[in-house]
Amino acid sequence: MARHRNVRNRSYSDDYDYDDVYGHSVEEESCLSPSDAAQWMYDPSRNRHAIAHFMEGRDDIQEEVENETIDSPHTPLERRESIDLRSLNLDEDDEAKLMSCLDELRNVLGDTISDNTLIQSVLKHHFDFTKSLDEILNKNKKKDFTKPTIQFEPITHVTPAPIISTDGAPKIIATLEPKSLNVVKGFKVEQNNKLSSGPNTPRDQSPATGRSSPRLQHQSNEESKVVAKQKENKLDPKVQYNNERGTEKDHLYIVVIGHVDAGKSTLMGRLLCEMGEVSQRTLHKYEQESKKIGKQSFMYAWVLDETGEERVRGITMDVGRAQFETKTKRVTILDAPGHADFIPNMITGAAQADVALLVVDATRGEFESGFDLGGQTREHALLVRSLGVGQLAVAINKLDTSNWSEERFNEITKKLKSFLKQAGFKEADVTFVPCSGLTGENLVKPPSESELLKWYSGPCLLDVVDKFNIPERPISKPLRMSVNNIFKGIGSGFCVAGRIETGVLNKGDKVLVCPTKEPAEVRSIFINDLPSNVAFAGDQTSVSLSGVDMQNVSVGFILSDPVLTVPVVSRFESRIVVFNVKAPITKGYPVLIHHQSLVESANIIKLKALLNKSTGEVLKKKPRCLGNNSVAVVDIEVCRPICVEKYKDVKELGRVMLRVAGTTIAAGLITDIYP
Ligand SMILES: Nc1nc2c(ncn2[C@@H]2O[C@H](COP(=O)(O)OP(=O)(O)OP(=O)(O)O)[C@@H](O)[C@H]2O)c(=O)[nH]1
Repeated sequence: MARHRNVRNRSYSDDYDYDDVYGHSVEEESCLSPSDAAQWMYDPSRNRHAIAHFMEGRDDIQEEVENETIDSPHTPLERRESIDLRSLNLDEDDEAKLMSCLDELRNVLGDTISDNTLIQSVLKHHFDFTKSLDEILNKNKKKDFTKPTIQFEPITHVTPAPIISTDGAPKIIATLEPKSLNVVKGFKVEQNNKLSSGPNTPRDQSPATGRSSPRLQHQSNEESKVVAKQKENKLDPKVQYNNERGTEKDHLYIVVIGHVDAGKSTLMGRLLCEMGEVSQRTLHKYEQESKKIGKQSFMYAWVLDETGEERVRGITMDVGRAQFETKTKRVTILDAPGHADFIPNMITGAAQADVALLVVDATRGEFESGFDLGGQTREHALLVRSLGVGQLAVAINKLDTSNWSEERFNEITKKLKSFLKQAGFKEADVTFVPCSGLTGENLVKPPSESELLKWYSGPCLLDVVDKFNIPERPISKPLRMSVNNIFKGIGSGFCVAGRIETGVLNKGDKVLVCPTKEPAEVRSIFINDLPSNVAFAGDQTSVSLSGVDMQNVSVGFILSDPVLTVPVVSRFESRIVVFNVKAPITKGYPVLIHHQSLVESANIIKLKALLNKSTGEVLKKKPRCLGNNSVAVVDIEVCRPICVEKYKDVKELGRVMLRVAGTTIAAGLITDIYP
C-alpha cells in the first residue's frame, strides 16, 4: 500500500541533517541516570551510515489498517477555534454544564459562531442557555445564520505600532504583546474553497484558479497577471542580496533565555549601558525611580523591562528588544521572560532567533533550583534547540556571589555540558563565560576582578557574541514569512510583524496569506522601524498589507509565495523525541503543537514505529505506547489546518514542539505531510 512509503521506503539519511536531531549523546558524568544516559549514546559516523542503510532495506514496518484515511485524499478539517477546557479550570460539574449548553446553542445556531464566543457567553451567564442565546442573537441580529460564507473571528487583541523610545534609551524596537499569542485564530472556509496544500498542490486548486470562491475567482485573473509580472521583474535573490546588503554588517538575532531571575535583563541592560547605548540621564532616571519602589537592584533590567507591571513585579513578561553593534555584526537582543507562565512568549522570541544566550545564576542553590528542580534552564535549552538554534553562549552569571570561584564555575559548566550535549548542542558550538551583569564584570572588557583573573583568560561576553557564525539564510527558496504580531498601522492599513523564514519579500509583491489563502499586497516593508524596499530570509520585518482584512490574519499565519504556496495540512508525520511525559504517550494523546508562533491543539493519532535513538533502526512497529527518552515516528492531527513544511524542504517550518500542561514533552521534525 502506498501508505507504507511513509516509513519503509524512506532513506532518513536523505531527509535529515542528523546534527539537527535532538538527544544525540551524553557524557558519562551526566545529570541523568546511567541507564538513561546509555540510551542517549550516539556515534554520528555510525548513525549516518546505519540510518540510510536501515531505511532503504527495510520492508518490515507494518502499519495499522484502521487509519486508511491517511492515503485517501484527505479532507482538511474545518479550521475552528480549539477549545482547551483544561485552560478554563472548571470542575467536572461545570464542565458538563458547559458542554451541555454548547450543544444546545449549536442546535440553534449551527456552526456560525465560534466556540470561543459561545464559551465566553455561557460562562458570563453562569450556564444559563437562554440568556446566552439571547445575547448572541442580539449581537448578531444582522447575520443570516444559514448562509455559508467565509467567516472570520475578530482579533481580540491588537498591539500598537512599534515605538522607538525617545528618551535616550536604546532603540527598543518592539515589544511583543503577550496577549497577541492569545489572538483568536478561528475561521471557517467555504466548502467549495477547501484548503489545499503545498508545492505539490495542482495549480487548479490554488486561489488563483477555478476552484476558488467567486470573490477569489474574480481576482484570480488579475492576480495571476500581477504575479507573472512580479516573477518577470524579479532579480536573482543572491544578486539582489549582494546589491542591497553587500557592504553592511551581518545581522544576528540573539534570544536571551534562562530560569526566572537568572539575571537576563540585568545582564543585557548593563551590557547596553557599558556600550553607551543608554544615556546617563536615562540610567539615572531608572535608578531614582526603581529606588522609589524598592527595586533598585533591577535598575539595569528596566532598560529592557519597559512596562509598569514588569517593573513593579520585577519580572520580564514580554520579549524585550534592543540593538547594538559588535566589530563585525549588528545584533538584536530578544530578552525572553524566564517565568514558566510566559513560555509561549519565550517561544515566540526564540522562533525569531539565530543563536541563544543561556543565562544561569551561579549563586549556590539558585543554579540548582533552575536546573535540577524543574526550573526553566533545561526547558529553555530544549526549546531553543527544538526551534533549530544550534549555537549557544552560556553566561555563568552572578559569579560575584561566589567570589569568582573557579570551582563553582567548573561545577556548573560540567553539569551543563553534559545536559546540552544530550539536548543536541555540539560541544564546539557552546561557549561558557563567567560574568556578572550587576557589576559589569567580563561583559564588554576583559576581566578586572583579581579573583577571576587568577584562572580565566578567555573572551568577554561581547567577544563571544561577535564570534557567533551567521546561519545560512535561505534566500533562494520560495517566500515564507511567519507572522508573530499584528497591529494597526498608520492610516487605514494594518501591519504584520514576523520573520522572513525563506525567500525574499519586495515592496509591491503579491503574497498569499495562509492557511486561509487570501491574496494580499505588500504596501510597505519596515526593518528595525526603517522603511525598506526589500526584506530577505532571516530579517525581522513589519509589513503593511492591503487587499486583506486585518481580522482575517492571525498570529501563526504564514505569508507565502503566491505560486509556490506553503503546504496547508491537518495531518502530518513526525519523527519525535520524547523528553518528559508523566503518562506514556498512547494513540489519541492530546497535545498542544507549537510551530513558530502558532499554538494549536492536536492529537497523536498513530504510533507508527519506535526507533533506536542512535541508529534510527526500527525497534518496534506500531508500538502501543511511548515512554520518556524514546524516539518514534508518529502521525499528528491538528484541530485546524496549519502551514508546515517537510523538514527536508524547509527546516525553518519543519519543526514542531509538543507541549502538555505547560511542559514540553517532545520535539519533532516533520517527515511527511498529508494533503
Ligand atoms: N549579585 C548579583 N545579582 C544580580 C546579577 N544579575 C542580576 N542580579 C539580580 O537578580 C535579580 C533578577 O534580575 P533580572 O535581571 O530581573 O532577572 P531576569 O532573569 O531577567 O528575570 P526574568 O526575566 O523575570 O526571568 C535582580 O535583583 C538583579 O539585581 C549579578 O550579576 N549579581
